[in-house]
Amino acid sequence: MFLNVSGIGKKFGGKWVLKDINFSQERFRKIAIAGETGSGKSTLLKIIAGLEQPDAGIAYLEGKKVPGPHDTLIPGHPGIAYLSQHFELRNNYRVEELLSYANQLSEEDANTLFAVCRIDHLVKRKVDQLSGGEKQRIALARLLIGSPKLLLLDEPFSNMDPIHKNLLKSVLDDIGERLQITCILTSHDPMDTLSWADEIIVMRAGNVVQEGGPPEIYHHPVNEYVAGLFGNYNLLTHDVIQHISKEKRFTGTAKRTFIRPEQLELTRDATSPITIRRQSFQGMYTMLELRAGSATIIAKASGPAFKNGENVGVSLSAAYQFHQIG
Ligand SMILES: Nc1ncnc2c1ncn2[C@@H]1O[C@H](COP(=O)(O)OP(=O)(O)OP(=O)(O)O)[C@@H](O)[C@H]1O
Repeated sequence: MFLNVSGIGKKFGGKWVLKDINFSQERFRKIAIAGETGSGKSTLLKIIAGLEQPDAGIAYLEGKKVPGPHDTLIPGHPGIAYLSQHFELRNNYRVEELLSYANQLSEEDANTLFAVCRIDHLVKRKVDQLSGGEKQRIALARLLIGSPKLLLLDEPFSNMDPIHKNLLKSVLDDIGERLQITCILTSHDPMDTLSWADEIIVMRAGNVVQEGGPPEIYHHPVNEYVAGLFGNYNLLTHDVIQHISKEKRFTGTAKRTFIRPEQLELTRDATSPITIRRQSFQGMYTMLELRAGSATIIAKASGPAFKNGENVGVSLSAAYQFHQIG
């Protein structure tokens, strides 16, 4: 196994902020660690990088223990690069000075690295002439000069507009494909991770609450915390479900049925007791709030908008797979 995280625990001020974290990563498999602020993502990443001492457990890279800062003179691991969300670049330097170590690379490798990080056009600039996103790509390039095997990125998408997020996603894809570097990143906005990750680890209060591929996590969250991290959802009672499901595949249970808004299909139906209460235009689609007796249903419409107060028939899309949350 490329990376093996085994029983990692961490205490701050007598309180466990990470509790028995276990997971493994195959080479080139992209892992995202998602979770609300304070759930322990950064601390876990720093422990994997060998920059924070764990109070329990061990991380192994290619079968060898990653030493913590108490075990070595110079904290960190030569095969692991860690980009903090609070990285710093010295202001009065030119980019080419910051990247002077790149001279150790062949010209071809240095050019590939600069192209992958989309910084070819920036090398003559001074650091204070760069935007936040450009600085981040320089910081990334500086780390990658050392040819790490594993790259750890803490909140790389925070404070970024959608255009720069997409640019960074392409850079990360190229880092994996062209530079053959395995990557783990954290995000408190898990929507950023769905399109990038092969696997998502969801954390809450120092625990892993769910681990799986993006479709699994998105469509089959284990609880409301995971459901809510990844966008809007409905939790519908048995009565409402019986009404909107034409098939009788739902059995009576205290649990509620989990449905993402886009898994519901709407039709104009004057005989339906369900009405449109509110709607908000989101560009690619319109988000609708429906009234079904005392229940509220959230749905999406991409075609022509309905009118508020209009009666609509609601049914489950053909692809919907039954999922309940307690
Ligand atoms: N050096 C420290 N001393 C004391 N407590 C700390 C320290 N570092 C982190 N913590 C606490 O440990 C918990 C986990 O913090 P951590 O930064 O790992 O969470 P996070 O999920 O990365 O949050 P964010 O998304 O805000 O970065 C928090 O309660 C935090 O206050």
